Amino acid sequence: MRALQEELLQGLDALQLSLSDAQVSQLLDYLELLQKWNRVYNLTAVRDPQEMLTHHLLDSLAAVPPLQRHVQQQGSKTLLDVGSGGGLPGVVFAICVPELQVSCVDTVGKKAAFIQQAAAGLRLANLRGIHARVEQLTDVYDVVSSRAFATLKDFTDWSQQALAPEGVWLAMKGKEPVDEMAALSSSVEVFHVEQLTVPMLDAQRCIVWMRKVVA
Ligand SMILES: C[S@@+](CC[C@H](N)C(=O)[O-])C[C@H]1O[C@@H](n2cnc3c(N)ncnc32)[C@H](O)[C@@H]1O
Repeated sequence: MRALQEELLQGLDALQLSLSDAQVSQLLDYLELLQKWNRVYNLTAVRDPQEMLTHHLLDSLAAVPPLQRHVQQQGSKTLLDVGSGGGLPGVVFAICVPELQVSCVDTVGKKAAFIQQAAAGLRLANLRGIHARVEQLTDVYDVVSSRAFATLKDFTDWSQQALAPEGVWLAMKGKEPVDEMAALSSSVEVFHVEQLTVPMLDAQRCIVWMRKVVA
């Protein structure tokens, strides 16, 4: 665990992400919970703790500075993470951006139950798990995020009723998904593609920021 902590701190440094000791502890405790419950809940195919740190934790943390900037500029208060699985990036966002109320929705009951368990175990009053299909949700959110979920078209089509009129979609993607962007419905526009650098991971990553087109 000590080695993981060192690497996490190095990663946060590289991202210029300043977190409190309590937040760093919550991130490490979350990693431990993921490892512990992965066998039971089948939360992720990644089993190796080292790989979980780079491929899941640091990968999700790379999106935190852009999210913080957005929240500060727009005063966003709520975020929905769609197809959150074991809580990526939703749990990481809840830890690092405590002013946001984060809801993680997943169709698989045991994954939503894990999020509830993580919220209690990590004492995150701003996190909840919802067991549902995103298409069924009736509340609206300021930010709707996803990672490794679906094409941009399916993501935005299925979650459009859950996005507040002035809200934004934050889709975490690998290489800039040019074909997926071209296939979006005409009611959705991409307003920014933001390149990300993930520490200790040699891979292309970006955020596709989208919003509803005002008719
Ligand atoms: C490949 S996993 C990605 C998990 C996580 N976001 C990550 O990056 O590791 C996709 C998740 O989406 C969930 N899912 C699929 N269709 C969904 C829907 N319509 N509404 C909510 N969740 C859905 C699946 O159960 C699965 O947990």
